Amino acid sequence: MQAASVIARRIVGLRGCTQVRCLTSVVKDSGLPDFNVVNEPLLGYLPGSAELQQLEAALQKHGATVAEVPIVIGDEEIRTDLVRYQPRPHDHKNPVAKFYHATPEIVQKAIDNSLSAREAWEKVPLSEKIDIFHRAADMMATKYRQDLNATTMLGQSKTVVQAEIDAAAELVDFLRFNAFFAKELTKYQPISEDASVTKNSMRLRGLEGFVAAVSPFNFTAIGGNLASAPTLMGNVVVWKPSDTAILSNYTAYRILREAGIPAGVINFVPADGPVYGDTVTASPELSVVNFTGSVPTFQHLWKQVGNNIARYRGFPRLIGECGGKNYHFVHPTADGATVAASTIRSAFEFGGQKCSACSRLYVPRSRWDEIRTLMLNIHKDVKIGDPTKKENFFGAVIDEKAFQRIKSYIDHAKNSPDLDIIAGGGCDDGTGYFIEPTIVVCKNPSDKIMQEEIFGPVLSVYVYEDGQEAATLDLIGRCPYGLTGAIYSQDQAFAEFALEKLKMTCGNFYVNDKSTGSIVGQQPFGGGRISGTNDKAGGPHYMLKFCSPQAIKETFVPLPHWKYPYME
Ligand SMILES: NC(=O)c1ccc[n+]([C@@H]2O[C@H](COP(=O)([O-])OP(=O)(O)OC[C@H]3O[C@@H](n4cnc5c(N)ncnc54)[C@H](O)[C@@H]3O)[C@@H](O)[C@H]2O)c1
Ligand SMILES: N[C@@H](CCC=O)C(=O)O
Repeated sequence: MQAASVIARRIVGLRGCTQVRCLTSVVKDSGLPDFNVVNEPLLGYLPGSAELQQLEAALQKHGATVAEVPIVIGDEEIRTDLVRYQPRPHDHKNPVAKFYHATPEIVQKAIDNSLSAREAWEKVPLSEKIDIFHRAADMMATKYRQDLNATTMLGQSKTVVQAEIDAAAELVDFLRFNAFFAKELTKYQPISEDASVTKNSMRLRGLEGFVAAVSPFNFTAIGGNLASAPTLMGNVVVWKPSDTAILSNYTAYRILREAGIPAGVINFVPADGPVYGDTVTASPELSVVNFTGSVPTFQHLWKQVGNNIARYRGFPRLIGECGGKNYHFVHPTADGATVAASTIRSAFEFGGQKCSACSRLYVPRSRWDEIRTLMLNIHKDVKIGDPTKKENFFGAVIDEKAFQRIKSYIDHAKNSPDLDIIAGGGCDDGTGYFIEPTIVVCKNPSDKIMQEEIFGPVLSVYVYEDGQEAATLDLIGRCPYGLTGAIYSQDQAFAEFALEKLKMTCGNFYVNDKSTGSIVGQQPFGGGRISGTNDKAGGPHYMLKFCSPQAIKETFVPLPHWKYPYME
């Protein structure tokens, strides 16, 4: 046995090295404690509850002033002449924040500053980084929970339940689960067949360069996650938040800093999109584009990286989670009440401004009268208005541009003989950007209203003929998006058939449940096709995107012979 292993070692080319005895203790992140993780519980905000009182106080505090939000590079706060305001979407003459756009020079300064912080941060043991993440999560779950909720409600027009699942629970979950998954990743070590002869190990290094994190308006948690997750693996980040989520994102940023993220590791850089995008993609030090937002913006960034590919130090990684055209498919055996209630929730919560919102519903003719009646009964009770008032189901859409875009689809429905608006259709931007929850029945399932992302409170319905279930699943699959989808069926065999047939149509598939509401660690999130690179934020593989593993082989036995045994 021993002779065979000696021969094998000589064949693979073992070189002697007796001076160094096992680097593993250096490579291994010593002192990394084991721990488990659970989701942050959602609070109820029932009348008289402590959390409701705290929320009301926070709403009053953040609603009483126009917050002033600087650009932050290292420890320096910067204010430029490019003054901008973040309006309340539901009261657009009343801003919640004043902020400043960075110039290209300032974006470059943020890149340079981050790079100067990189080496020291990369060397900080993972155990200490995890401590910072746990501290930040605990602060967000307690002391600052209502600041995150209130700034999200006022600035992004979310109701309390929508703010709570996003700015409080999901953000806390991202921090805790990323820490957990990072720790789990270090547990894998490669095989060492005989560790007294050869010891193999793997270490997870941060990437050289900087990460450009670009976040959307619709989830405070996504901004916090895009900016923080890469730092856990030793990266430095230049974060461009969305103009329409400045205040909540700045609140999250301040908490991360207070918890211990050092100056320069995340620089907070509000900027005009193209100014920021042109500058970061022109930098030879770009290591990752960590993007969530619309398809056209991500395609644009991808093209810029492609055009600049020869100038980079390495190959920048491109992570993009983009839009969706998410479906609910109803089988003739479905539970009608569940279909109606969950479709209304999925399509209209937060005004349909979730990437996962249901925007196309397929119903068999035999069930349409019933489901239509159930949905219209709910619809008449759905109120919209100031999201801080508990009677309102959703607030305003985010800004003037979104209002005009969504309205153009409703105008299209009003003008098309193939489309029939059966509920809603009203749009009013007098005080806030309000759009009624709108339900459109489509004779033509290929109409643009059933194919394009609208990102607003518009639900399109196609009534298919009974017996045409399989053909309708094919129809669903012809959409260019692939984010989320749901089927409603009490027929198990059909559910299994649909699961296969719809396999490539979405990254998050639901059975008898709505297409929204993924939870970190439970339904890792992301889609394929033009919906994105499907890196599954909130899942176990996400952190791998932000590290460059190094495999180390150490050998403890000398190689005195250069000839292979068969040559002798
Ligand atoms: N798949 C997901 O996980 C997910 C989650 C949330 C939102 N989304 C999608 O995000 C979109 C809504 O968000 P949005 O309206 O903020 O998207 P958006 O594409 O308009 O903006 C996203 C971010 O990109 C920035 N940006 C714009 N042009 C840029 C450029 N040239 N270079 C660099 N950055 C630029 C914006 O300022 C913003 O910060 C929807 O399409 C929605 O489906 C997807
Ligand atoms: N996690 C969210 C999707 C975020 C997109 O906007 C959901 O599943 O509802």
